[in-house]
Amino acid sequence: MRFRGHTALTDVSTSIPADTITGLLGRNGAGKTTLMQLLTGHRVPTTGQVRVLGGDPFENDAVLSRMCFLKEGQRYPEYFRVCDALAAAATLYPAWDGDLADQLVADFELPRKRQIKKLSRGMNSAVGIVLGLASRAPVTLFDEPYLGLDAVARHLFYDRLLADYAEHPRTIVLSTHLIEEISDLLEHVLLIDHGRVLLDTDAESLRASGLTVSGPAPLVAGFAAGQHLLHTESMAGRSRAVVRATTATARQDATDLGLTVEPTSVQQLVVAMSLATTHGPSSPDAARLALQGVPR
Ligand SMILES: Nc1ncnc2c1ncn2[C@@H]1O[C@H](COP(=O)(O)OP(=O)(O)OP(=O)(O)O)[C@@H](O)[C@H]1O
Repeated sequence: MRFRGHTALTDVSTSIPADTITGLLGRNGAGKTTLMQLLTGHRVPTTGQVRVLGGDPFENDAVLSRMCFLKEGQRYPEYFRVCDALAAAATLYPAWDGDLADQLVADFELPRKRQIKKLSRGMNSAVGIVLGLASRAPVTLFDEPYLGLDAVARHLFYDRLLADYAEHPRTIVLSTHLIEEISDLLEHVLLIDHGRVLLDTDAESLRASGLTVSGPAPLVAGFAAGQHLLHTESMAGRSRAVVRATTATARQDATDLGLTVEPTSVQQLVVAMSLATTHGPSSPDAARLALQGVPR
């Protein structure tokens, strides 16, 4: 996808697995919104193809009627009250569940009769979340759905999303910067960096593959040489390295070498990977940020 002189996405060759919750991650300007716009037929790729539910989504009612896309800062007609948005959504989405919508409106304490333009920022986001979940669309995309949403409301969203998804599995794509909060929800992770796919994997193996090892520098270097090294820092003959394990026995191998092994969160891996592509695995920024939160 090119915009005049700027290439927003390139060589993005991926499939989003059906009936999973996929996290679309990446730094500001990485290309997440652009990818969602392509998936939902809001843009046409400059080159390449997009297929959703078996068809090209662009101006394709058969596909678009089975999709719901909630954008960051979603806009509604000027005069719309919360109840008007709910009524419109009920006619728009074939699988709309009015009972679920009512329950969510109560959960988020949304005033039905108030105009949406008069809602607070967080309440506005909550309206989008209600529409996205109650649409029960086979493919639902949330682009940073929580602008202004407080921590309680965000956790309410995660809770209701998981509960409803368990009963009605569907394909959900969620772009977010709050990786730590949602990492347990995710089944698949697509990390975009500077318009390219940096990581496209199931979340379970990603969670299992993150390791931070420390010990004598030569031993750490020897171990890391056989892994995907994301970051390393050394001081006084000792090193710590953040790696993505490339073998099933990596954790045991590191322990057998006498190295200290600590778990590494999805967020730490994503930060380390994103920074390593820009600055290399030994940059001070990658060091500081990748190791944030790792106990010493
Ligand atoms: N209409 C446009 N014209 C020119 N450039 C654009 C246009 N839309 C997006 N871009 C550029 O494409 C790149 C990707 O933007 P995009 O909005 O997809 O990023 P993002 O990953 O969603 O970022 P963020 O996390 O900050 O929302 C950015 O460099 C952006 O400036």
